Amino acid sequence: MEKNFFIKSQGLGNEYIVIDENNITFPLTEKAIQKICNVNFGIGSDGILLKTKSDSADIGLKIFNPDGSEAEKSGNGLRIFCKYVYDYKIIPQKEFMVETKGGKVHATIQETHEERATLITVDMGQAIFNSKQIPTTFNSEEVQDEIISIDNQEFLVNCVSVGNPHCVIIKKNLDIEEIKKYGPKIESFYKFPNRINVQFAKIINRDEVQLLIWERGAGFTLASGSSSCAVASVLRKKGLINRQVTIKMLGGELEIEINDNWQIRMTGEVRQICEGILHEELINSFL
Ligand SMILES: N[C@H](CCC[C@H](N)C(=O)O)C(=O)O
Repeated sequence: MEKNFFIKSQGLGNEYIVIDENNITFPLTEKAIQKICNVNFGIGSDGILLKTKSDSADIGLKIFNPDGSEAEKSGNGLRIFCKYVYDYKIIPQKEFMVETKGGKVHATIQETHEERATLITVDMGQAIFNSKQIPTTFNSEEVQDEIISIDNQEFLVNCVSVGNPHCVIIKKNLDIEEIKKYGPKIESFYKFPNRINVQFAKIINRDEVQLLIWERGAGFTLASGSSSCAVASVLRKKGLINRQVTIKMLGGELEIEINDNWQIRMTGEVRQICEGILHEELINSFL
């Protein structure tokens, strides 16, 4: 494969660039990530997926947000990466393990239609509700219906980790302007030492939830796999939804299943957008 080869794909409008750490001619620094993800000076993306070696799984994956920070988990990112691994015959089988910073996950390529979307299932690991492990600095054992106040606006928050940290706020109605105003402030609230992903969730019924998302290190995105897993876990824990639920986001929907010991299964589509070579004039702009 040519040096600095990349692909770009999207999972429900949440887009990622995939590159191979053994095939780039530059160090993937924070500045490189920010430039490549910038829509004006680079390709534009909600993040970078870096293929790495793994001693404990079939393949390794590092996940980077557009601000240069590294994420422990990404649901759409994992589905995009697994499609890439299968389509480019890096792993011949349709089931394999991927090592991420937030733990090892099992992926299954469900359906592949030439020139159409690929349906992929990822076992995303276990939801963790312990407040210290998320991490948060709340004193309570778990962060369930805790009140935080931001600019004299109070929010009832429920926090969970699915490898990466999430703050779920249940709403009667969803307002994009509201999450764009308060999302960044909640993301960086002082009780979240590693920052946090933020979701406003509206329960349609026990089988259907609508979401708006403000992602840690990425901002407002059209969809988020780990956010979908986090919201489903929180609402299931409250007994408000069934164990299988459809999560509806602006970019599309995901099927989430939560089993009795909080293991989470996520299924959804991925489509490739393009492939190409990072030009030396882009690379020289961040060296
Ligand atoms: N911004 C997230 C990672 C990407 C999550 C999202 N794109 C997904 O599909 O799960 C974080 O810093 O934890």
